[in-house]
Amino acid sequence: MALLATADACDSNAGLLATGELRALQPMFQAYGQARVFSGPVVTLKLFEDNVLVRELLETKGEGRVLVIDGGGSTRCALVGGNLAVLAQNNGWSGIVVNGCIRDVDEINSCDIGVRALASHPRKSNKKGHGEKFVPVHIGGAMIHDGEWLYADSDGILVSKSELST
Ligand SMILES: O=C([O-])CC(=O)C(=O)O
Repeated sequence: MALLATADACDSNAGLLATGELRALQPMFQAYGQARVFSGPVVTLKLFEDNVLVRELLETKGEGRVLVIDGGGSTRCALVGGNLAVLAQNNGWSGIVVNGCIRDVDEINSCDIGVRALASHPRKSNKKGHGEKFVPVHIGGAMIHDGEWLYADSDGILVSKSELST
């Protein structure tokens, strides 16, 4: 897949930015993982301090998609750790964006995926299985729908209603 620069995409798609078909997330994420540039169709999850559904989805074939987890911005536990990052890598996910925390930072940084999260936290999450799959989420000042496209690089994160051409 050709890599798309988010700054160039903003410059050449001003019309889409104006209509909201293209959105830039607020710059609140830390970057982890080997892939500092990643993109793909979005799969959404909405949950709170419970990562059972995260594992359930990462156990399926990623096929280059990006898992977007709205964890309600909690900074009280981690929703993704080293095991889940390895699972994501091995199942072909291109990245994970977490409105929440991750842990096992050194392990995640050695994985060949891109991960964005608010911060790291050493505690694990609950394991009750609460949450919703494939629902619209609101992260970083932007609505994100399942099936939209996400583009991340060193400058930030864009979400687009449809695939952007490079
Ligand atoms: O299982 C968890 O809660 C997250 C974790 O630590 C891992 O993925 O290694």
